[in-house]
Amino acid sequence: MTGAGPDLPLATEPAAAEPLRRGVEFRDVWFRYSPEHPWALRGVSFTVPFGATVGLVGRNGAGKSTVVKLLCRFYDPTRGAILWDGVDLRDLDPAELRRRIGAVFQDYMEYDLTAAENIALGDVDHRGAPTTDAGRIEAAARRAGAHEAVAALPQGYGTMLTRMFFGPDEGGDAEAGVVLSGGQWQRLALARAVLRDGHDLLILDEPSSGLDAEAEHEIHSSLRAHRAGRTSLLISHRLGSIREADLLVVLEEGQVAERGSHDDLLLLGGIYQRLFDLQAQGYQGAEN
Ligand SMILES: Nc1ncnc2c1ncn2[C@@H]1O[C@H](COP(=O)(O)OP(=O)(O)OP(=O)(O)O)[C@@H](O)[C@H]1O
Repeated sequence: MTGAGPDLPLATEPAAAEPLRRGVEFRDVWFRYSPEHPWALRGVSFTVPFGATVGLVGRNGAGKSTVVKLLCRFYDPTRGAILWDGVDLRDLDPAELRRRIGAVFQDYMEYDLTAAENIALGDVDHRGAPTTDAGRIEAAARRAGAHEAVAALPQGYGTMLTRMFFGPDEGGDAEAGVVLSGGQWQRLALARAVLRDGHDLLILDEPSSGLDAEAEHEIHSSLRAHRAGRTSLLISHRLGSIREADLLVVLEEGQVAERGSHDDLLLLGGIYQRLFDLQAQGYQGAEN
């Protein structure tokens, strides 16, 4: 992951971020973006055990992305602590912590770089220089299900990507850059996370739109293969795609409202069950 967070107080003698062995724990975490803002997280506690996949679920604004931002240490908890194998994240070097994390963020892309460079950002050396190993970049793209989308661009992996939108008469000019669809961006972002092979924790914060059902299915299948045996935290608005997580944590207004497996939560008959039923009806409606 690139992109430093806001200035955070650094430990005077930060501990080394060791490879994850036991898990990451949120312990009674309270957080607000500033003293003027309401609490975005209110006493959140849960653990992502080593080797397990945890899915975060909840309505818009429930606090899911905030959990991810704190985990990557873009912010520190206002109260409570986040522990990496028992060590407070505040005692670790943030750059080292982030090297242990492979994250795919909502709308997180670098523009005005080529497709290959965008993927290469997943693997930067200690000076921050991205890898130039084309073979590894392509292998990561294949594993993320992104290779075909990239190969189909006007100049393949060398295609410049831009956020500019062209008017209907101007067309897309391959020299000036190509605008990708939401689904294509997401495949690239996933390839970037896959490239960081040594990461200890995979975080996927999925946008609520941009993927059609087929693309979503493909991405989740490649991801499932990739994350086998890895520790993962997944956020998806489509409950069907994260139902197989070992543990689902349901956030509601900044608090953990429910937790358990998909089957447990359906039996519980609470928020998760209502959200799941609503989405199931939506899909049926779309098919009819
Ligand atoms: N940078 C910010 N500054 C101030 N408030 C913020 C900021 N980012 C999020 N919030 C607020 O924090 C709360 C939690 O937002 P968050 O983005 O974590 O929810 P979410 O569950 O990820 O939502 P969504 O499903 O819409 O992505 C919301 O009330 C939101 O308005």
